[in-house]
Amino acid sequence: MTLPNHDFLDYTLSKPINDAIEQVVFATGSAQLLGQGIIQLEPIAEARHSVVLSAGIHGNETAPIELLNELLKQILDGELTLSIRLLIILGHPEAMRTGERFCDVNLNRLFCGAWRKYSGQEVARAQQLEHSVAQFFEAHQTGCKLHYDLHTAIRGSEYEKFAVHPFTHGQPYQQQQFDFYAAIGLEAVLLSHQPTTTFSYHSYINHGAQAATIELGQVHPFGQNDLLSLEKLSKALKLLIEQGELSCADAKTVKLFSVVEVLIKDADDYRLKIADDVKNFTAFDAGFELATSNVSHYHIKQSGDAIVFPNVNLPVGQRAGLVVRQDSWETFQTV
Ligand SMILES: O=C(O)CCC(=O)N[C@@H](CCC(=O)O)C(=O)O
Ligand SMILES: [Zn+2]
Repeated sequence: MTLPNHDFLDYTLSKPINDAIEQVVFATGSAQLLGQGIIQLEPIAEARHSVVLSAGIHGNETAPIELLNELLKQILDGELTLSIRLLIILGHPEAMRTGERFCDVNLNRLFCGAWRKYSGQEVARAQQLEHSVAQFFEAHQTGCKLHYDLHTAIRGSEYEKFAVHPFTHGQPYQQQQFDFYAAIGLEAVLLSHQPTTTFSYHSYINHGAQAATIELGQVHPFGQNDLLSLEKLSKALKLLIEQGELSCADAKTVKLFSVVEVLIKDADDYRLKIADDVKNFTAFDAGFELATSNVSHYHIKQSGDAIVFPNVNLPVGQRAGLVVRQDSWETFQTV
């Protein structure tokens, strides 16, 4: 594979058909193109962990795409030593080209086999990503399986950087993961309260990976991101790539929230009674009617409950937002 300037993003965007399986050898390992925007790196040294880093599952969420492209370039240039197995995924090249969140259907609702219930160009992509992740984790031998799916949000946010932690079905939370959230500069973490069909939950439930969706600020077009604001994440990923170490800081500096309600758009006239510029984590008083349609009304149950990811510009049946409630670290148990 020739990868001019080791610029995988440019290669992916400029070559719509680039599914040939070819190999690139670099100082500390080799890289194999598995499909458009999907590249697997194997170190020469014994691998410390198997790590999936994905971005651009929504095509317009460009900051983490640029970050992963830069890290990959540094590995291929020999500036970073590879000590882990690494699968880098630029999730939705076609939507990245058009600068859209998605083309036909939201790719991040199609995992865990949910693509079977949909049609559109994302269906094949979800299958391909599931297949790539499966073959990657099935060959895992030592250390941890990790998957960080990197996003940026449509709206501004009271807490700009935050994680959505997958529902664990009662399995213990790993302290290491929450310490990592603090180290990469996250200000909040949301604990999901039920299964979803997102990419990170897919890796958690089907491959036993420690996984999370990581939100890294607001969406901007390519070239307009302030990558300096991702410095802590960049540093932590370099440490993971080079030493196989998960950075840690005091998890208690991160605000802890639980999801108390998933708002579903249940009719065409479903609306949220908030302004378009209301930020993620805006809190409401008990009794406030947050959502209404001809078939339902949702009132805030407890003062302080807040909205995250409000969005009604989607088909009936899909998630129109999360209602979250702040939790205390005192009662939170990890191993
Ligand atoms: O800003 C928004 O409304 C959406 C940002 C985004 O794409 N978030 C992810 C979160 C996935 C998860 O819940 O783990 C999504 O909606 O797919
Ligand atoms: Zn996203």
